[in-house]
Amino acid sequence: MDKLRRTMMFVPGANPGMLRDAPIYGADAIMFDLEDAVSLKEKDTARMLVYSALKTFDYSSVETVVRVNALDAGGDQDIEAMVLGGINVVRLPKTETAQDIIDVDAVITAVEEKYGIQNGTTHMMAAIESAEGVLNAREIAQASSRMIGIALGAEDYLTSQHTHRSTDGAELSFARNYILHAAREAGIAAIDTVYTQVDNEEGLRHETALIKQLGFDGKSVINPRQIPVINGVFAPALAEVQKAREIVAGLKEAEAKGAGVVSVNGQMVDKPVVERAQYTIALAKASGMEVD
Ligand SMILES: CC(C)(COP(=O)(O)OP(=O)(O)OC[C@H]1O[C@@H](n2cnc3c(N)ncnc32)[C@H](O)[C@@H]1OP(=O)(O)O)[C@@H](O)C(=O)NCCC(=O)NCCSC(=O)C[C@@](O)(CC(=O)O)C(=O)O
Ligand SMILES: [Mg+2]
Repeated sequence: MDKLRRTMMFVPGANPGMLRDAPIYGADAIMFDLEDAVSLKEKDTARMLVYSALKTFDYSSVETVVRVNALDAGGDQDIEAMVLGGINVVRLPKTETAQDIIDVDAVITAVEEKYGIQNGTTHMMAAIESAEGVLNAREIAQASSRMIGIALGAEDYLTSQHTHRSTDGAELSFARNYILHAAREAGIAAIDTVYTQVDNEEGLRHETALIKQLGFDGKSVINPRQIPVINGVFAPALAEVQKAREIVAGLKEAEAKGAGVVSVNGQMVDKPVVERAQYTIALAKASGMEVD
């Protein structure tokens, strides 16, 4: 895990106040939206506003992501402005095939070259929002070395599946598990979909616990009130942190003695156990818990 991505907050690109305040709410990433949260007549304005925001405001405390439009709907102009503005990650919505990613990668490469930006500086992620996208998730996840994650976009996906969200999320089970496997196979992050009922804190907590247990790294977010709820679910319990610290300390001790296998409190500790312990400690630190 190179970075925590528990919360990735959509910020409508045409809203200057939201663009200014977005980094103060504690999201791990903010995701400027130039696509569906922007009306057709505001597309150019939104692109200019987000470019100016990137050049003006201090976003150094968050990862910056932009959801661009499709290449045949102004996406190439979005990419040029955002790469020039110094965006960290370009998110392609409604990704259907690996070729979609290869095409966007080529545009980013051309823009980086044009402005003398080091090749590969700009990362990419894909949102998967259709049956075709889900079934191609493995190829999509591996289509470019710029890829840092794949995300589920459940609103569009379920519309294309002729259904809608239920409380237990059974209708998302296949897509979530397949996307998660594709992300893990590619070694990149898996980001769950938005929870649209902004006033239903309990529902959000329940859904976040479910996707955390599946193995997702985080969720897309639409409102600042959702951030502490999701970060709270991802925060490990004190006992988990204590156990993780013992494992890491045990490993260090064994390494100092030149031992290959470690036993902590009667449990054999191997590489995956240590990796999980390190992830728990990273989550604890990000959650504001004191871990030395
Ligand atoms: C939902 C609501 C209208 C609620 O309004 P409310 O008025 O009740 O909000 P309040 O809580 O009262 O706001 C308190 C304070 O926070 C500020 N504030 C609110 N939201 C903020 C924010 N996002 N960023 C920065 N600031 C924010 C606000 O300005 C105020 O600031 P202040 O006045 O200073 O106190 C509002 O949040 C909002 O517009 N959200 C963004 C919606 C959006 O982006 N949709 C597109 C992405 S999904 C999609 O496309 C589906 C998808 O594609 C997904 C996929 O692919 O993953 C798929 O297919 O599934
Ligand atoms: Mg969508």
